[in-house]
Amino acid sequence: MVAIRPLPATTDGVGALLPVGEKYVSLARLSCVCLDNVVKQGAMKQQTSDSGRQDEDRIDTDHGIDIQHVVVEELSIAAFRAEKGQAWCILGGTRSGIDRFVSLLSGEEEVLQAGRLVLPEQLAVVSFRGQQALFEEEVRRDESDFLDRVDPGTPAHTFLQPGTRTDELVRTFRLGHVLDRGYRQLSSGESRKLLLLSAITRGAQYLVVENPYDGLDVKSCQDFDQIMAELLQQGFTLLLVLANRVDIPPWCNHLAVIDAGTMVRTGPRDEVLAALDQAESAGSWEHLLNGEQALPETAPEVLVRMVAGHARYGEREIFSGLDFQVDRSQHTLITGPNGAGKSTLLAVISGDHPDCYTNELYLFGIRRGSGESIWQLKRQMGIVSPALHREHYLPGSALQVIVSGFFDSIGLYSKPTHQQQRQARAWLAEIGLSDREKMPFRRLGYGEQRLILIARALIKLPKLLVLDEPTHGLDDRYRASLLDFLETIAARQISTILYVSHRRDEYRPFFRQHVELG
Ligand SMILES: Nc1ncnc2c1ncn2[C@@H]1O[C@H](COP(=O)(O)OP(=O)(O)OP(=O)(O)O)[C@@H](O)[C@H]1O
Repeated sequence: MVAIRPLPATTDGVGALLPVGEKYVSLARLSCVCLDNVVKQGAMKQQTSDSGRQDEDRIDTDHGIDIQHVVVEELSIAAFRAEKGQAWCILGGTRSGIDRFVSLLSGEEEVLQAGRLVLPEQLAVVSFRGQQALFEEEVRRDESDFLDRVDPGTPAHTFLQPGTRTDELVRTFRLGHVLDRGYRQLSSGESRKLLLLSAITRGAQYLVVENPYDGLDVKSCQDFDQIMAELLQQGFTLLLVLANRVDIPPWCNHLAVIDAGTMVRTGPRDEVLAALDQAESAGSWEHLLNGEQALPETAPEVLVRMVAGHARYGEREIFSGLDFQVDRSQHTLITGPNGAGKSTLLAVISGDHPDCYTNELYLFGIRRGSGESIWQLKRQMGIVSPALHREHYLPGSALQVIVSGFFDSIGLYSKPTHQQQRQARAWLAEIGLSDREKMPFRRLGYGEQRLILIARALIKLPKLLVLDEPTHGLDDRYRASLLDFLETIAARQISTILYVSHRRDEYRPFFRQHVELG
C-alpha cells in the first residue's frame, strides 16, 4: 500500500499531518508478554585491577553493574552503579566518550585503570557497532560465489533461544515473518529488533540498548516501551544509551550524563534533568555553501520519475504499482513501518538495487537501462544510507572517506585536488572532527562515522540528496545542525532532498511531498 500526498507549501509541513498531542514515545499498558523461557543465572564476572591486572571470579550474588574509578581511552568514570531492577538512561553527545562506555560494557575496551569493575554475566549489549560487526561477519561468510544461488546467510531465527520463535515477544515486535530469512536480508529496523529479542530470549538480565528509538518505526517504539516496562516489573535492569534527550522514556528512573570524556552526573532522573543545560545546535554549517547560490529558475525539471514502479527480492515483492515523481525542489519525505520498502525504493532510485533496470525509471530525464553511464548519474547524487554505512568497512581515513564523495567511490582511488582536500578539511572542522583526520574510519565512534558520511554526501552539493535515516546515532545538536543546513539548501534551491526518517521531530516544514509505504 502506498500513499503519496503533496504537502502544503506554507504550513508546518508534515507536522501538520500528525494528530494533535501525539507523542513520539508513549507508554501504553502491556496486555501479555511471555518471558517464561528466560533462563535465570546467578553467576557474574568480576574484574579488579589496580595495576592493569584483571582477575575473573565467579560468585553467586548479583551485585549489579559496579564501576568505580575506571579509566579507558577517552573516558573516565569515578563512580557508577546500576542495581538490579533499575532503569537507567546514559546520556551523551556524539563526541562525548559515550561510545567508549558502550564498548566498556561490551568488554571490548582495554581498561587502563580500575578501582572496581563488576559486570554481570547476564549482561547483553545491543549496539550499532555490534549490528555492524555481525553484518560484516555475514558478508565474510557469504558463499554465493560457490553456490549456484544467493546465500541468505545465517537464518534470523538462530539468533533466538531455540523454542522461542512463536513467543508473544516475537509477535509483539512483528518479526515472525522474517525469521526464516538470512540476517543480512533484514531491514535495519528488523535486525535491531531481532538483536534485542536475541538478548532477551537468551537470558540477559541486564540489557544495554544503544539509541533504541533510532531506526524503529513509531509502533515499534511503542512496543519497545511496553516490553521494557514489562521487563522492569520482572526485575530486569535496563540501561538505554541515548544521544538525544528527547528520547528519555517515562519509565526511566535514573540518569547519568557523559560529557567531554567524563561521567559528569549520575542520580535520580529528575535531579539530573534539572541540572542539565538547554541543548543547543552544533553550530551553523551554512558558510560551507561557499556562497553557492540557487541555480537560475528555469522550466520545471523532473529529477525522478517512476511509472508503476516495483521491486522484489527473489520471489518476494516489496512494492508494486508505485507512480512516483520528484520535481526539482519538491523535497520528499518517505515514511512507513520497518520493512515497508523505504530503503529498497531509494536503492532502486540510486541504482543500488537490480530493479533499477527492470523499472520504467527516469533520472534527471534519462531512462535507466538506456545505455546511460551510472557514474554520470551518481555524480549528481549524494547518498547516506544504512547500506552505505555497512559497506564502509574498507580501509580509509576520515578525510579520505569525505573526499571520496567527490568521486562517488567507496574507498579513495583517485588523487584529490588541493581544493577538494581543503573543502574536506573545512567539513571536518565544522563537524568537530579535525583531530580525527587521519584516523581509520572504522575506528571512529558510530555517530562520528555517520557525520563523516553526511559530509561525504553533502560536500559536492549534489542536485539530488538521498538521505536514508541519516541521523542514526547523532545527538540533538548535530541533528539540529544537519536539519538547519538542509533547510538552507532547500531555501536556496541547491539540492532536492529525498529523506527517510522514523523520527517525527525531523519532519521539517521544507518537505513538499510525503510518500507513505506499507
Ligand atoms: N537483500 C535482501 N534479500 C532479501 N530480502 C531483503 C533484502 N534486503 C531487504 N529485504 C527485505 O525487504 C523488505 C524491505 O526492506 P527495506 O530495507 O527496504 O525496509 P525499510 O522500510 O527501509 O525498513 P527499516 O525502516 O527497518 O529500515 C524487508 O522485509 C526486508 O526483510
